[in-house]
Amino acid sequence: MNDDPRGRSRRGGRPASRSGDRARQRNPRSEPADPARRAAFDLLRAVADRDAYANLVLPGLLRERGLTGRDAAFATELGYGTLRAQGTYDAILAACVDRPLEKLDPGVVEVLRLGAHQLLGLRTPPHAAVSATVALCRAAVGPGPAGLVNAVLRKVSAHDLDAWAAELGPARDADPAGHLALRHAHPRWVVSAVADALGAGGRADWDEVEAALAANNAPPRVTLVARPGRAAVDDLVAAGAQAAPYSRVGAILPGGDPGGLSLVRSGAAGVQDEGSQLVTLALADAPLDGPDARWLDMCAGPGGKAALLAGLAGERGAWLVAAEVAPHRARLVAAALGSERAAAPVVADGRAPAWPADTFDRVLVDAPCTGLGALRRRPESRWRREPGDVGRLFDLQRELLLSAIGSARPGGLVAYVTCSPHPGETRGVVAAATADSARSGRPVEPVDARSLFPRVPDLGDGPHVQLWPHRHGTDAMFLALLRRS
Ligand SMILES: C[S@@+](CC[C@H](N)C(=O)[O-])C[C@H]1O[C@@H](n2cnc3c(N)ncnc32)[C@H](O)[C@@H]1O
Repeated sequence: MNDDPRGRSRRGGRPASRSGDRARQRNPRSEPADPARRAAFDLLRAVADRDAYANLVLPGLLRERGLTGRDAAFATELGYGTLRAQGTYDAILAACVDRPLEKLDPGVVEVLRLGAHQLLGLRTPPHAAVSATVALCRAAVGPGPAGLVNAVLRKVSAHDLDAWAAELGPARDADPAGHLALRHAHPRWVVSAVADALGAGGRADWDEVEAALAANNAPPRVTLVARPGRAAVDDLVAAGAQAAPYSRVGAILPGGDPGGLSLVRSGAAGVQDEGSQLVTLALADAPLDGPDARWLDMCAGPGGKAALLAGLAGERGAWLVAAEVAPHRARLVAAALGSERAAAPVVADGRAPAWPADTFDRVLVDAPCTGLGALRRRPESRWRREPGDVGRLFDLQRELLLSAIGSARPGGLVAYVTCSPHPGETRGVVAAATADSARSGRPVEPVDARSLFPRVPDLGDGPHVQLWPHRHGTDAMFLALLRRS
C-alpha cells in the first residue's frame, strides 16, 4: 500500500521497499486497492453521476469509510485535486488513448484522471501511482480495463505537467490565456475574466494572472470568525488558532477539525473566509451621518455574514433584518443568528421588498453569483460553470442592487458584494444599477472602500475593492460601497 504522494508507505512512514516495488512493477495485480483511493474514486463518481458538490459529499464519505488523519488528507487531496484539474488531465489523457475519452467506460475515465493527478499533480513515483491505480481499476471497475489503465498511465508518466502543457497547448507568448488555461487547469473564459479583472481595462500582467490561477488550485486555510459579543479572537487563539492578518475578528486554524472547537459548536465562532469578514466589517465601519439603527442583509442565506453583522449591530445598539428568498436557507440563517440582535429571518424576494422603501441605514446585498472567487473551495465548479451563467445572473444581480438602493434611506449605505471577480457581475452590475437608480430618482455615489480595509495591501485604484487569493489569501470577494445621495 503506497498512498503517500511522496511514495512512502503509510505504515510507519518508512520508504516502500525496493523489492516490493519491483514485484509490483512486474505484476500490478499484487497491489490491493486502498480505501483512500477508493473514497476519491467514489467522490468523483458522485460528482459526475449525481451532480453532487464535492465539499458536501466528501465529509460523509470519509466518515462512512472510517478514514481519518493522513488517509483522510490523502483522499481529500486526491479527490479535490483531480476534480480541479479535470480539464487539463482530460486533454493529456486524450493524447494517450487511441479513442475518444467519451467512448470509454466513465469509471475508467475517473480512474485514469486519478492516476494522472498522482503522476502530474502529486508527483507520486510512477511505479507506485500506476500500480495503485491499476489495483483501483480492478476493484472499482473490474479487471477488463486494467491493461489499458496501465498502458495509458505509463504514457502519461513520460512528461511532467509543464512538458505536457508545452506539447499540447499554445505557446505562452503567442496565446497566454490559452497556455495558462491548460497549465493551470481553468476554462479559458475564466482565465480571460481573471485577466480582465486584474487588468481593470488595461493590459493584463500575465505573471500575476498565473499567480491568481495557481492560487485557485491550492487548498484554502481554515479561517474562523469570532462573532462580536459572543467570542473574541483571544478566545480562538487560546484554543490553538492564530490571529488573522487583516480581520479584527478573524483567526487562522493551523490544523485540526474546526468542529472540534466548543466555540464553533456553540455558534460563538464560525468558519468564515477572511475576505467575507473584511467586506462585512467594511460595511459596518463605513462612516455614516444620521441614525445608525436599522441594518438589512438582503440575501442572507446561509447566514455567515448575517451572524457577523448582527454581532456588530449589537455592539452599537442597532438591529439587523436578515432576508432570504429560499425557505430552507432562511432556516440556516435563523440557526446562524442564534439569539443574536436580529429579527427572525424574513423569507422574501429582495426584488419585491417586504419592508418600506427608504428605511435602512446600512444594507448588504451579497448577491447570488457564479462563485468564481471561491474556486479553491468548490473543486468541480470551474468545469460546471459556463460563460452564459454570468449573463443569466446579470439581471437578478442588477435588480437586487437596485432594490437594495431603494431600501436604504437617503444618506444610507449599500454594500454590493460578490464572491466573484468576473467584471460582468462586479463593476458591470454596479454601473448598470447605479444608472438605473439615478433614473428612478434615487441617485447613489460610490464610496472609496479602500480605507475601510486597514493594513490590507494591493487594493488597486478604487473606489471598489477586489480581494484575491494570491494577494490576500482570501476568496476573491468584490465590494462596491455606495451612498444614497
Ligand atoms: C451569495 S449567497 C449569500 C451568502 C450569505 N450572505 C452568507 O454570507 O452566508 C446569495 C443568497 O441569495 C439568495 N437569493 C437569491 N435570489 C434572491 C432574491 N431574489 N432575494 C433574496 N435572496 C435571494 C440565495 O438563495 C442565496 O442564499
